Amino acid sequence: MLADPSQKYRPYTPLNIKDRQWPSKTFTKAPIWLSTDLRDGNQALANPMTIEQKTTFFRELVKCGVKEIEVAYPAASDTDFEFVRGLVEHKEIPDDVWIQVLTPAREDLIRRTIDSVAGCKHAILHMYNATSPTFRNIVFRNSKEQTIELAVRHTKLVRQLTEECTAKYGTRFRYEYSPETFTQTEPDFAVQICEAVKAAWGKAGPGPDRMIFNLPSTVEIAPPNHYADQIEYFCRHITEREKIIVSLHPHNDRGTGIASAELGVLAGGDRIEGCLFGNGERTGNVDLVNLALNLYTQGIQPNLDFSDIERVLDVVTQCNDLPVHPRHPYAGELVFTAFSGSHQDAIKKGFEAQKLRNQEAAAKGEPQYWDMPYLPIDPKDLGQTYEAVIRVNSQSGKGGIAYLIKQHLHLDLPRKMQVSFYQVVQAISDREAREVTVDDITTAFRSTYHFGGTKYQGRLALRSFKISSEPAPEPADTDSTQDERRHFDGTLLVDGVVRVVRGDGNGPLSALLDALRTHLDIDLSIREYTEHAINEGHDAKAASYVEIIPSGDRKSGTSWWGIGVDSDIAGSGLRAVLSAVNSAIGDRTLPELKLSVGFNARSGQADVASAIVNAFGLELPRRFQASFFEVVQRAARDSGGEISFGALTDLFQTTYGFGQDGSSERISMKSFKMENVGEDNGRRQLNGEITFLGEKRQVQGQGNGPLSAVLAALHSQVEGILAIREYSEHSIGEGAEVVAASYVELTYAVGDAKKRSWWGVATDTDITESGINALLRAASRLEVVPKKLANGASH
Ligand SMILES: CC(=O)SCCNC(=O)CCNC(=O)[C@H](O)C(C)(C)COP(=O)(O)OP(=O)(O)OC[C@H]1O[C@@H](n2cnc3c(N)ncnc32)[C@H](O)[C@@H]1OP(=O)(O)O
Ligand SMILES: CC(C)C(=O)C(=O)O
Repeated sequence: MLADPSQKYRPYTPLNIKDRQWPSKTFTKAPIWLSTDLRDGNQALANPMTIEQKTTFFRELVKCGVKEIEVAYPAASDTDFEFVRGLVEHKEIPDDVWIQVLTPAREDLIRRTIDSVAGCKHAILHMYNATSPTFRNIVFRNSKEQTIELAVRHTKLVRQLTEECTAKYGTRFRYEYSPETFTQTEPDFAVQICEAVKAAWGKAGPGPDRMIFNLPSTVEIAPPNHYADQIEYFCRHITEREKIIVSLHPHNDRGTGIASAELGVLAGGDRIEGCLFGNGERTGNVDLVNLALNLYTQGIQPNLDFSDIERVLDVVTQCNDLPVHPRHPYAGELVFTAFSGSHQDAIKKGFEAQKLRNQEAAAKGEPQYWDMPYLPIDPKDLGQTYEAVIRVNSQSGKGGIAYLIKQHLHLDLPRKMQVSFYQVVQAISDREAREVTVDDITTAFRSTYHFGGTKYQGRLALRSFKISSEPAPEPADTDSTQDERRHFDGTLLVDGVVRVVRGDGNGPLSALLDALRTHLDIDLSIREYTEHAINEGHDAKAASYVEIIPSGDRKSGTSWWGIGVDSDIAGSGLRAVLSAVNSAIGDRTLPELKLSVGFNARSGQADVASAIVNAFGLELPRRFQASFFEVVQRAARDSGGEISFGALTDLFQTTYGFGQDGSSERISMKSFKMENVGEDNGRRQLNGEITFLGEKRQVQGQGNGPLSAVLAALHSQVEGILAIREYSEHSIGEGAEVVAASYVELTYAVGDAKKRSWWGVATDTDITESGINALLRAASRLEVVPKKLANGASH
């Protein structure tokens, strides 16, 4: 480059308009749009479009709502000529659309151009000749007068030929004249030649008869304010302004095509010629999408529809065989994307604030204005989704990551958890040295917090739980309130093994932490807890977040966050605690289930229950646990206070006959049939053969369900009253291997004897059979009294 460019390049000569008006004007409506994609755009392509591509493009322009379309330079090639003929002959042109065709001021080319549109409903005949000193002197070697004469002579020819065409084919014409290289033409000469052309056309009138003067910045040579001055000068000096549409045709050589067009409109321009996404000669024609959407974001209807900008992009890039830059205004792949932390944070806050603002505005019936940091337009209006808005790399911050988690997992992370998870994503981003995808982020979230199904399950997982409460002991200080104590009874999977755990606390979460302390030596406390709802109505769920710390160290620098989602608020909190605990324990070894049960420990009953789950898959109901625990305690007392795992499971089997052949029981079912009786009221009748104290008996009984039918059958054989106090069931295993486990607590009252009760348990592939067997096993062990026969003998 030169040290002194002034020795090579001359500055533009400013126009001295002292009272220029355009700087204080504002936009109030959209200009008339003309797309010249199929002419100026097409002529600038290394491979001009085929007829098929031009047709596709034309249809897309119509879809976008463009009403004036320059379709060709028909004299240039057979392809262009045939394309125009095809549009006319195949009736492709909607009635409200004007096609425009360009011709130089040459008789043969004007004739061919008019031939191309003959028969169409509306056409704008566009003729041009260059008017600037450079072109007059170098290209045409014409004086000013000769330049005017060329334009006038050919305008008259255009008038004559278009009138003939109208007479013959009914085609209605308008005339557009371009003093090509307008911006390099002396302003008064531009007015002078246009006045001469207007006179030669002789038909300019107001309204629909207005002729078009198109004032191109064929090559941008000055800043946009200069173009605006040139347009204002032209508009103020051309006579019969009301009979003229002033059209602007900016190119983009200085990169200010958009600004030129906008200032040109303020200066008086009525119409803009341009191309979608700025295709066109050299640096392109002004971008119509950009201009239209600039208006749209000012609240002005542009009369062009880019609601599906992706579709428009696809058509245009395929037809032009040119890419659109990823940073292209409104349409580029990256324009609704924020990578940097502070932008993401602002956008996230913007969306949150907007939600509230919109709710308030909707309640008041006011417009819901868009006011979003860094996003001048709502991507949704262009058919874009918000997903693309925030993308994550090493420049991103917590806000953006939290936004993505909210969008994809519907979780509104508390601020401190955002900071914590941000470190996780940063580590991935630094390690991988690439953009971190949404998938990377959600997967990292799931595995960090053991969230979202068995795939991400941690070492501890909640299987089932029950929270119960009882009033705390009366406080000594009578002014204090009396809180309720909570009990947590649950089953956890601990390293794949089911463990029954119990704990107490002021609330469900502290009761769970107490259970973990007691059974697994995990001593942690909660420092922060928050929750929110996800969805509403039937689909409503609770999301809970906890921060846990080592117990007794409230100021701990180390903490772990956890998340839980459940339809039940207590469940979501408990899951959140376990999620955090999983991070806290890492791969630390956890105490195994004790195989030798001591009876001074508070954990005894749960440990016994855990042993039964692990041995047989049986999740004993709580009262059954307590009942068996008494049995175990008695047995252990006899063996010096300790009982081994093997002895414990043997004791369970012998006590309840579980896993043993039922035929040795006092009462067992040999065969039965269970039938529905009555109409759809669930009433059942049992007909069966039982073995009762070694004898086979035919029995019959009716009840409201299978078990009450069995009870009725037993009552035909037994003195006194048998009744079911508790019944529960669950499945063991999965798929084809699944079996039902049933638990029945049966009470027996006979004569004056104290009412007794016993538990029965059985498993079977058939749930009715497992229930009946559990009941009969309980009855067998209750030592029922057979009914006296009429002769005084027992049955
Ligand atoms: C700024 C713009 O975008 S203007 C539009 C530009 N678009 C195109 O040129 C695409 C289509 N053009 C073509 O296919 C050809 O140029 C044609 C068919 C129009 C003419 O082709 P040719 O007759 O071979 O001429 P050529 O391409 O060399 O054009 C230069 C001639 O046209 C003349 N000319 C250029 N512009 C104009 C005009 N607006 N009015 C009259 N004559 C003109 C030149 O003075 C030159 O004449 P000369 O040969 O007597 O010196
Ligand atoms: C024909 C004219 C309008 C043109 O395309 C230009 O000057 O860029």
